[in-house]
Amino acid sequence: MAYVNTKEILEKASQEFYAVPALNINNLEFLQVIIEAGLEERAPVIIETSEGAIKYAGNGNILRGAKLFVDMVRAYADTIDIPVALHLDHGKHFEFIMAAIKAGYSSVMIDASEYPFEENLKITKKIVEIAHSVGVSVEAELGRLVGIEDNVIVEEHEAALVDPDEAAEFVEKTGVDFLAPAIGTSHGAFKFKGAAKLDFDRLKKVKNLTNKPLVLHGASSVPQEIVKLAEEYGANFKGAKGVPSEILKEAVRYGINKVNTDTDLRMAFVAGLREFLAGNPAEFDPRKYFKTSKEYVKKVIKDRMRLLDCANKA
Ligand SMILES: O=C(CO)COP(=O)(O)O
Ligand SMILES: O=C[C@H](O)COP(=O)(O)O
Ligand SMILES: [Zn+2]
Ligand SMILES: [Zn+2]
Repeated sequence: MAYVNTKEILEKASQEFYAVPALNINNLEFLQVIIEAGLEERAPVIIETSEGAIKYAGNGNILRGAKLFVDMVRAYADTIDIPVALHLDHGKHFEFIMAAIKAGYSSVMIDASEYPFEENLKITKKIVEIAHSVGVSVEAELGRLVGIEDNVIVEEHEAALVDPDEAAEFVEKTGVDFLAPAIGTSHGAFKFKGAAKLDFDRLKKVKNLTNKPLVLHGASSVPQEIVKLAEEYGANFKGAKGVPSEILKEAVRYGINKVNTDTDLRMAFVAGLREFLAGNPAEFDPRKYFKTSKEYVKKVIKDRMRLLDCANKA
């Protein structure tokens, strides 16, 4: 009933100036809490899986993994009344992209950002043709994800960030539905060596020139209370640092509509797991020992939905 094309969710977000978190999953438990958070906040939901997640779910069989995710997500989406989309994150191999399309994903990302501009454009255009012919929307990436260090935009970093004029040409020639411009974030739990800083001038130009929904990768904020809690129970996350909430909010103001989030969910889950196991050494039922993990992940998601202003938009 409410399984939708990702484009639908993001075009509305772009027109109304809010963003939707795109949340990575590898298993059932994360899906359950994402759906609960979406329902409780009345927020549209974007679930995404990496190529690694598909391989993991299918135990090595790509099409089996992709189908499992579609079945699992649709089993929830089809019985609720908020929009839910399933997206392939960082599709780099034709095989994974085709498997996702064939299995019934709502959208795919073609990430050919490591290739020179013309090559990226050519590869992306091809995928857009295939995906659009069966009603699947497409995300692409321009520039490479690197952190901006110590408040200074060093030359080599600048070269890795998106070129706004290229972005306009790219969107026009490929027909891509949403674009991930590199503006200074990076993946994982260790994002900035100095102060967190994104290139908002670049972001504003990309939005003006493309007028498309835009995607921020590497957007986890790595909440320090979660880091602290996990470390209290034995984790070592020394130096973990994310994109502060205020900066995420500012990014939304300048045109970001999809906020890719994986690290924060993983961190919250493991903090809860460590805490629960430390306090319940005799427990061995996964439905019980995932309880605190699921609570913490859900809280992170609900907070993020409110921060990005997609709560009450479903
Ligand atoms: O960009 C991401 C998935 O595509 C996730 O980024 P984080 O590592 O910041 O969560
Ligand atoms: O962007 C990367 C996501 O965090 C997925 O990472 P993964 O390849 O470990 O599943
Ligand atoms: Zn990439
Ligand atoms: Zn990413």
